[in-house]
Amino acid sequence: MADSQYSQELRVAIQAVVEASKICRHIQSTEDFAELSKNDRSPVTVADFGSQAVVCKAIHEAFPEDPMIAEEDSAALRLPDQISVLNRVVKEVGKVVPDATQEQVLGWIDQGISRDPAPRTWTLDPIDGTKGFLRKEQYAIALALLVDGQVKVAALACPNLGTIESDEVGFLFTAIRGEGAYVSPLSDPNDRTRISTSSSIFTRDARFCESVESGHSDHSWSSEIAHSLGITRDSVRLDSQAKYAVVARGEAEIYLRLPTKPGYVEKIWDHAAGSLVIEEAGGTVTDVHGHPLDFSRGALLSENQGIIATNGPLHEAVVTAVKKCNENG
Ligand SMILES: Nc1ncnc2c1ncn2[C@@H]1O[C@H](COP(=O)(O)OS(=O)(=O)O)[C@@H](OP(=O)(O)O)[C@H]1O
Ligand SMILES: [Mg+2]
Ligand SMILES: [Mg+2]
Ligand SMILES: [Mg+2]
Repeated sequence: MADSQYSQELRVAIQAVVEASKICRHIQSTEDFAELSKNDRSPVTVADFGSQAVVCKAIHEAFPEDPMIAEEDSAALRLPDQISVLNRVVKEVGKVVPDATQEQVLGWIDQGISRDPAPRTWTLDPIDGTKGFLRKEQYAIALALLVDGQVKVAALACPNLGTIESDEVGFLFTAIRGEGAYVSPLSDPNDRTRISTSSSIFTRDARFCESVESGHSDHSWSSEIAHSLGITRDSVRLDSQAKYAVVARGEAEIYLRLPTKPGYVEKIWDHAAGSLVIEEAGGTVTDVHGHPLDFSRGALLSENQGIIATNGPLHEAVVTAVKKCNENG
């Protein structure tokens, strides 16, 4: 890997998400997820906590001054009736950090509770697509570094993502702003291949992807948009930022995330890593109004609504179609 301003950050980030992937894969293989329900009724598992612990530990040790904005916190694990879940998290983390104690694991998880904007900050989704993880489908471990509100470094591990060409399963997508986007097998992160988005300029041939859960992205609105663009094929529904990855490596042209209810504000950890990977692969990412994503506001994309990510050449046409459908609907 050539040395650049952020090469040390990328090295640490890669090692951290690879270790987290090992924990997630092992827990998924046991089929015992110790699932809890959060206040918003979304699921969280022993793997989300374990992944957050190891990634926060690695980032904090390498860059002790940098805050971390991560999805989870340890509050539920500190409840006396959740002691068995906590013990399981400690056991799973212990497989990659031998002799980790309960207090250490809780402390590492809580290194991710920053929420305020800072000139330099990391953001982590320890498992993006927890519902996909529970279904044994797609999920991602998404880590990014923001500097002055811009995503500069991304490491996006997709442990269940395959390819058409080979039997390999599990890929790592990485990017440093201005230096391109790369994919490697999770089993060999140094074996990097540069990726680029599809060069297609015809909307009618576009392949588009969206969330599996209709609560996360409006499926009937997206099919209206697809229809107005002349797209005849069905959308590909997959969980997590794996959607950004498939657009980045040229297997789809469009990722639509259309608000399902007024008032939901997207979280930065759901988009930071994926959006840089697409941009560095030649694509474009905006919100549904065509505005750039504003990562400078802390944990929330409070200035944005929904997401439109494309290969690049199709972006304007897709934004226009979304606007038209919005006006007519
Ligand atoms: N209402 C609403 N609208 C939009 N987004 C929401 C909403 N509620 C939750 N979330 C976030 O969706 C994240 C998962 O998104 P996905 O695209 O992977 O969804 S899906 O699993 O494919 O259905 C999910 O991330 P994880 O919690 O990391 O899985 C949430 O942050
Ligand atoms: Mg969640
Ligand atoms: Mg998420
Ligand atoms: Mg998550």
